Amino acid sequence: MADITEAPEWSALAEHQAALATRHLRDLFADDPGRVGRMTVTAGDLHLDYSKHRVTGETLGLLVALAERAGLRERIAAMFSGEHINVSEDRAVLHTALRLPPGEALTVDGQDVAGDVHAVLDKMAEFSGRVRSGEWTGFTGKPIRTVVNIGIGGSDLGPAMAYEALRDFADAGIACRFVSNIDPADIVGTLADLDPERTLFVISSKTFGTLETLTNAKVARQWLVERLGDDKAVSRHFVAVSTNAERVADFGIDTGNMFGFWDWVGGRYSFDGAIGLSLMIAIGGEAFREMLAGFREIDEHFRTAPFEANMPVLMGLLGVWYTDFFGAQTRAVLPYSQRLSRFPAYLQQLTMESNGKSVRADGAPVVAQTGEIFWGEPGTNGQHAFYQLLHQGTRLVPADFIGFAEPFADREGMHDLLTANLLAQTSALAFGKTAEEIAAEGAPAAVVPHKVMPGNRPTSTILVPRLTPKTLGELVALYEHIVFVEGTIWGIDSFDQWGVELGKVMAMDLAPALTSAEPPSEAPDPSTAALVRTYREWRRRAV
Ligand SMILES: O=P(O)(O)OC[C@H]1O[C@H](O)[C@H](O)[C@@H](O)[C@@H]1O
Repeated sequence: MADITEAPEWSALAEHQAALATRHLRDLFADDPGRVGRMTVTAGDLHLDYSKHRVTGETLGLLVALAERAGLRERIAAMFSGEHINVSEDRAVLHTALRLPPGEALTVDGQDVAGDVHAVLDKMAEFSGRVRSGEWTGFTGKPIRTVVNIGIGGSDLGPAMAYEALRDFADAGIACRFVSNIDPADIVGTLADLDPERTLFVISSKTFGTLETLTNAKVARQWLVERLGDDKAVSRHFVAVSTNAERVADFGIDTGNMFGFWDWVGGRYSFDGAIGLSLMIAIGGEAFREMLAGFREIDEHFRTAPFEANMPVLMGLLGVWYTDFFGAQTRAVLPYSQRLSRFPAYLQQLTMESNGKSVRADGAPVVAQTGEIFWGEPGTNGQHAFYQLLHQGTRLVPADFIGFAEPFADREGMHDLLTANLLAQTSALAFGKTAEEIAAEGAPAAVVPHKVMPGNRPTSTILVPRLTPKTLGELVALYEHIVFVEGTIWGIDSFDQWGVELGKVMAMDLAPALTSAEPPSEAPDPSTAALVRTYREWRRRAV
């Protein structure tokens, strides 16, 4: 298979970029008064203005041609229909089935996917309803007040991000906490002020074989049993979310209290299914289903809208444009919502675990740059920290600004000030301020160069009416599909993650060397051997 970089569409883009690179966004706007109208697209409740990108109508045509050349249309159809597009694991990729509307059938590899998805959702809703109403009690008969989700990676970041995003919708007086790290500080700190009689643990792990999760879960079980004085308490305080019933049973959790999913849901694509159980307990089954409707709306848009008006396609292509043709190293994601404080971290797993690959799906090395690096903080905090580099630094950092029209609660017009900041930043990044303008304001000549705002820094602005379960679903589905578009252009398998395995195995090999009384055995390399010696010495001193 020829590499995409050898396609005529790729060379056409490279040539076009060379011509466009010298043009400033100020000129692109001046030359084309209809630009904003044409470079605005809606999908569900999401409104995207991408006019502040370093593109023209011609660029978009060339990018869409590249998508066609990469077979994006067929790939989308293949994903939705359950073809095994995760080739290295020979699996279907069906997170979109987690939000299938009731009544729609989907059978893949002989499995009634739609039926199974709805059966789990119904079981989750039934259980959540009982916990929320107080019908489900702890071992001593008291209603649950705190849910602790123990999981890591996709079994943590999704529900943790979404719970934070939707905490204003948590209406049953039940709070969630999330424990992920193998650092004992995480579980110890989380349990410190909890009442065991009113705490429910949701042990979330696709494989139920993850060291961090199983270790934290054991500590939690010990804590509970010690405090409630009876092993039998476990069945009222522990439930599991997993694809592996055998391991759940081995751990000692009643599989009647297990919520399942399937190997065709990647961990980082899973919180709209059973991995979202803690979220569902907090916000209720109905709000959870509204979130699924949001996901579904963007799925439908992605599947059916022409590429020129397809939000995930356009944003994915823009990602490729900057990564491969402008040499951009990173993309900032800047939600102007405190509630989305975990959104950039969530997106980091979604995009970097999916597309951080250096071989193509067919095993050949990639030629293009792959894997956008996402980072960010909620506005306005970032403005007072790292925006200096965005405005005047030497690197090009394309950024996504996400804002909401209506706050959940407002004080003193604060929400409008928040939005004014978002809009001001994107305008300043695009248009900047010239030396002439600064001099005309009376700045001393020596200071003028320091104050020049170069502008020409590209941004997407996504406006959303309000942060709700539905719009959160829309935003997440948007980024899921952006990742898919980019992975398709690069020709990689976005759904495996072999790169995380070696470190896990080596950690297990190294652990005994850190703790045993024997002299350190073999370390994998001299540097690591020296570090092991130092660590053991310091550990001994500390004891
Ligand atoms: O859900 P689990 O099986 O416990 O896996 C948790 C996480 O660990 C792995 O190392 C993967 O890199 C992630 O994709 C996954 O989400």
